[in-house]
Amino acid sequence: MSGVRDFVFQVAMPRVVFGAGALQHVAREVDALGASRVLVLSTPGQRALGERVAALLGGRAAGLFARAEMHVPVEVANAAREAALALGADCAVAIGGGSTTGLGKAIALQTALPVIAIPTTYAGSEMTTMYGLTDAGSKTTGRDPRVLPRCVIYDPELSAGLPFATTVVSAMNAIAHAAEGLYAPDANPVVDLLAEEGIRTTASALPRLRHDARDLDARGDALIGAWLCGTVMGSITVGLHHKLCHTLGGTFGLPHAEVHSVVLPHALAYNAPAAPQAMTRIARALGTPTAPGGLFDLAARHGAPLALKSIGMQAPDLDRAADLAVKMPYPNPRPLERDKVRELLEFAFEGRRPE
Ligand SMILES: NC(=O)C1=CN([C@@H]2O[C@H](COP(=O)(O)OP(=O)(O)OC[C@H]3O[C@@H](n4cnc5c(N)ncnc54)[C@H](OP(=O)(O)O)[C@@H]3O)[C@@H](O)[C@H]2O)C=CC1
Ligand SMILES: O=C(O)/C=C\C(=O)CC(=O)O
Repeated sequence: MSGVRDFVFQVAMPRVVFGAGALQHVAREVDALGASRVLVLSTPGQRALGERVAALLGGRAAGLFARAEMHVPVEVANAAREAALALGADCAVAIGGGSTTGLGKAIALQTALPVIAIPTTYAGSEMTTMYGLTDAGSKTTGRDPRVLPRCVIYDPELSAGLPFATTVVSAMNAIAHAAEGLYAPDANPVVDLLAEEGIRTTASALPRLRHDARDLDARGDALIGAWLCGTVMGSITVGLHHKLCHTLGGTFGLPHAEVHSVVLPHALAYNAPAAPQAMTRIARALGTPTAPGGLFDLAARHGAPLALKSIGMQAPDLDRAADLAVKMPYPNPRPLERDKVRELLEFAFEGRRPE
């Protein structure tokens, strides 16, 4: 356990409605917000889920905007905001993964429209005041209390059909939030507890979901893990790992959760000498000798991609990625050395197991 130390802890938490079948409460939650004209958001692929929400809302459903995309392109955010204004919406319900939650946040950022998030992956965005927007291939992120959803409905039944390959990388995305929370400059003993338990709960769901992707208890644990890990990220300052992933996703178009999954063991190997206590906690949560090796093995065991070259990264882009990762200063336990970050990226590119 941590010793006594001075710290500040601040976390804004949405109201949470949790349970198998909890989706049925969506109309009640809209009413609780005093709203009556809802814009439902989804990706094109999850349109059927959006339609299901609209049916549950009945006369409260003002429209469905099924054009959410990863990394929230500004054109899509603008179109969604215009749709909300044109329909006179007084609430948005975002059902789907982090891409859809992110679209709800982008609308809220400019209109303060209350958002109800119904997550179906483990990205954890529903628990943070962070938002991201991509304009002409450049991704900016920020924090604003207006984007935090007012209510989150966690319904394990909704992710029962999430493919196992997506489940694994999304779980690694969640674990990344907690891992960086453990060595953040604004970490504290409460964050440590949330983070360690978040990693343990998330990782422990994976073998059960590999055995049976429709195991609702395991789906529920994975959502609780995402909740804990997202809460950690919502209350701390992220470091090298998230900065690298934002560069690789935003500038080079690599898929978000897969990038997190590949880079995490290597980012932790980079930071390990400067953050031994964080590594001990991560390894303890995983039940493995080391944190970087344990995470690499977790991903490998469950069939996740292990190399940046296998998810679309091109070798000539490694130098630019290293330049971008060290361009702006940000807190990180180990000082950022361009050549060492380049080496980290090379290892991740090749998919080498970290020592
Ligand atoms: N601001 C924050 O705090 C955070 C933001 N993010 C952001 O979130 C985005 C990534 O989120 P992520 O969840 O990984 O990506 P997506 O929302 O794109 O979802 C990932 C994959 O899961 C599929 N999927 C989602 N729900 C279901 C379902 N019910 N059944 C079957 N398949 C499903 C999606 O399919 P389909 O394409 O059909 O929807 C997609 O293929 C990024 O833009 C990232 O920046 C991530 C973490 C935190
Ligand atoms: O793009 C955003 O919405 C901002 C943050 C994240 O994507 C967090 C992450 O890297 O998982």
